[in-house]
Amino acid sequence: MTEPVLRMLADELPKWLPHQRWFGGKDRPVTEARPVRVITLLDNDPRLVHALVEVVQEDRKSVYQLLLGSRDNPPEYLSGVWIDSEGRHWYEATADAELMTFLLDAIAEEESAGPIAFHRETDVDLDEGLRGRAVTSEQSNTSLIYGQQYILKLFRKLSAGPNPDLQIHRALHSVGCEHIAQPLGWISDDEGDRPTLGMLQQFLADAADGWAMATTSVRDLMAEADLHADEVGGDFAGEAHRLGAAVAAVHADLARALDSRPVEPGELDVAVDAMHRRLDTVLETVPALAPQEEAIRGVFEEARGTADGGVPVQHVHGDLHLGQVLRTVNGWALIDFEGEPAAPVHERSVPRSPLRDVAGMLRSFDYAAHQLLVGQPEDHQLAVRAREWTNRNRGAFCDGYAEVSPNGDPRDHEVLLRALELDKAVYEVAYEQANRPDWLPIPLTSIARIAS
Ligand SMILES: Nc1ncnc2c1ncn2[C@@H]1O[C@H](COP(=O)(O)OP(=O)(O)O)[C@@H](O)[C@H]1O
Ligand SMILES: O=P(O)(O)O[C@H]1O[C@H](CO)[C@@H](O[C@H]2O[C@H](CO)[C@@H](O)[C@H](O)[C@H]2O)[C@H](O)[C@H]1O
Repeated sequence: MTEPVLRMLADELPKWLPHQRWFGGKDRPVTEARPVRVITLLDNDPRLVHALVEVVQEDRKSVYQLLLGSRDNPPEYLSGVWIDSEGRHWYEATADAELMTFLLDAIAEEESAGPIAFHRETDVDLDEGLRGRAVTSEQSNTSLIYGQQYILKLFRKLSAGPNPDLQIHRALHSVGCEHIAQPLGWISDDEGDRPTLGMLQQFLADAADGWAMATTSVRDLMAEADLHADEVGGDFAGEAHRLGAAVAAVHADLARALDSRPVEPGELDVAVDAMHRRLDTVLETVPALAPQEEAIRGVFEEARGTADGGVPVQHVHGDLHLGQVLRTVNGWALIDFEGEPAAPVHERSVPRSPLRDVAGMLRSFDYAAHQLLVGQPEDHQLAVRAREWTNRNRGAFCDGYAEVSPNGDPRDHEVLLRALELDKAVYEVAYEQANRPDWLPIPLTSIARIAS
């Protein structure tokens, strides 16, 4: 079965990949998709195939993971997206909830298929035979939910070595961190770059994500034109305060579990140089950022001068925003420790300032407040409300953080924090341009405000 599948993938993927939400290379065309390895996981009816595909985009090459399914009599909703040279219909297997049972059961039984190895954490028992439904929210990867118990994330763009999301979850669990979902197992590839293919975790059922909660609060405020943020029913400041405390607790656990050391001489210079380089790259693809270039570089340079050694560097979350935090009945949990999907993995795991995560979350409050205004005619009153909501919740978050963090109040490092926020906003400009061009005005407007 391998040959026809290989040919089909090479033909079909260059057209199909750019339309997938999880495809991380939307900034340039796909010149070629080379299937580099195909392994049959189930060889009857249904069939399940694991494929690694090298995607070539001008001078960039990345490897993506795909799962393909095929059935003799597929239900209508699974009708083939591709047909191989033998006339067999194949589809994106993560849409087939029944077929995805295979992955959970393979982890439970610690099976292997050639170089693909399925692992279960020690002392964990797993229920088998559950169907795996794909999460429908926007994702950089693909996650499957099994009953109300487990969630399996299949990494799409693979990076060499253990995935930071898995490593960090395991490290945090080992020190008893209360603000993460329990790691339950993983899928590894023991060939080539030895990437992590998937990660199984406890599913936090009934949790609400921070983005949904925050944007509901903003909507409540916008609907009550004559009330202030602290007067409307959906005020978020209490939650923002608890969230700040939870992020500080996770930072303390990360420092304990992995590393923490003072900033070395010249280290801040390296960080500032990286900010400039990122700006260079983003300016090439988003000319609308050019009018802000000088002001942005000025803020970066100010941070260089602070020689801010007050906050030790350590492992951090790396891409913290309101969509990465879940409110459970027991408090806030942080998810997705993979870092920024677009950054090279070796950059993501070097020790960095925890203020980066604080800056990420502060940016997110800004996003939540302003996304309702995108594409709307300018309304002074709503703009004032949005600013009021942002300031109230950013302040509450920092208060909560300061109460728990051994590093004190993030606002004491105002200059560095401002540069980190701007750097994040520059990243967001590239992210929005590639994924949601309608939302580009959100980071662009913020940049104008922060840099002025
Ligand atoms: N442990 C969990 N319990 C419940 N829902 C989760 C859990 N982990 C992730 N999710 C949900 O799955 C979505 C995608 O997860 P995430 O780790 O952010 O994936 P990605 O790396 O693809 O962005 C999240 O937005 C969240 O709604
Ligand atoms: O897919 P990930 O969750 O790993 O992160 C990427 O996608 C995020 C959007 O889903 C993006 O976050 C940006 O938009 C959020 C609102 O949707 C906002 O809360 C964040 O502050 C903003 O950065 C994230 O940057 C990107 O890496």
